[in-house]
Amino acid sequence: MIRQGLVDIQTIDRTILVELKYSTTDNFVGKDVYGDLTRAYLQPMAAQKLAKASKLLQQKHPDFRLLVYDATRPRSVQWDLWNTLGHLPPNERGKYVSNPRNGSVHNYGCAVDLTLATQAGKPLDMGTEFDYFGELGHPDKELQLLKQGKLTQKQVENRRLLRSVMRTAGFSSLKTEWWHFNALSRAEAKKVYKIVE
Ligand SMILES: C[C@@H](N)C(=O)N[C@H](C)C(=O)O
Ligand SMILES: [Zn+2]
Repeated sequence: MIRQGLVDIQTIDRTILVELKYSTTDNFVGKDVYGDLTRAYLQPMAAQKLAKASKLLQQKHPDFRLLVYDATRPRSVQWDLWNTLGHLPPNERGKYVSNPRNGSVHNYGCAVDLTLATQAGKPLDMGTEFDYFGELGHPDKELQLLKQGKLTQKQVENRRLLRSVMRTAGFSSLKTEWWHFNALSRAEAKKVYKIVE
């Protein structure tokens, strides 16, 4: 990773918490698919944006922290994730895991999966776990889910706070995953960076 110019985000901002879910068995694959990869790397531009989001968060809520679940993800692992959702219809599968043939923004080191947590590392309630692949995890369905009583006001507020600091710092969000943010679009990332294979 370092040879490709990526940086360990905790060397840029030591207050950012990291728990790489794919480096544990607590993920939707049910296996550690990261092996030796135990730290969160990003392109320097994306790491700077993340540090900005972390600062904005702590200005608003000194006791809260960003808790990173995933950052740069090699394309070889993208295949593991893609193959695990092989039972889903193609359009559903592509909503939740990018097709490795095209590459995910994570494979370029320009995307991050994260939540908000207390200083002690306890995640705030976002209404679903990380990698919940269904409508309850969709930001574009939040108002409807709130009206239906499927999400609480607090859960929606926590998601909004996460989106607010990430967007102000220069990230864009997805309609289908509250935890995923892009520092660049895939087309932009492809012009500038090489995929981490
Ligand atoms: C698998 C999930 N954590 C994720 O990052 N999905 C996006 C869409 C991706 O694979 O690029
Ligand atoms: Zn993601």
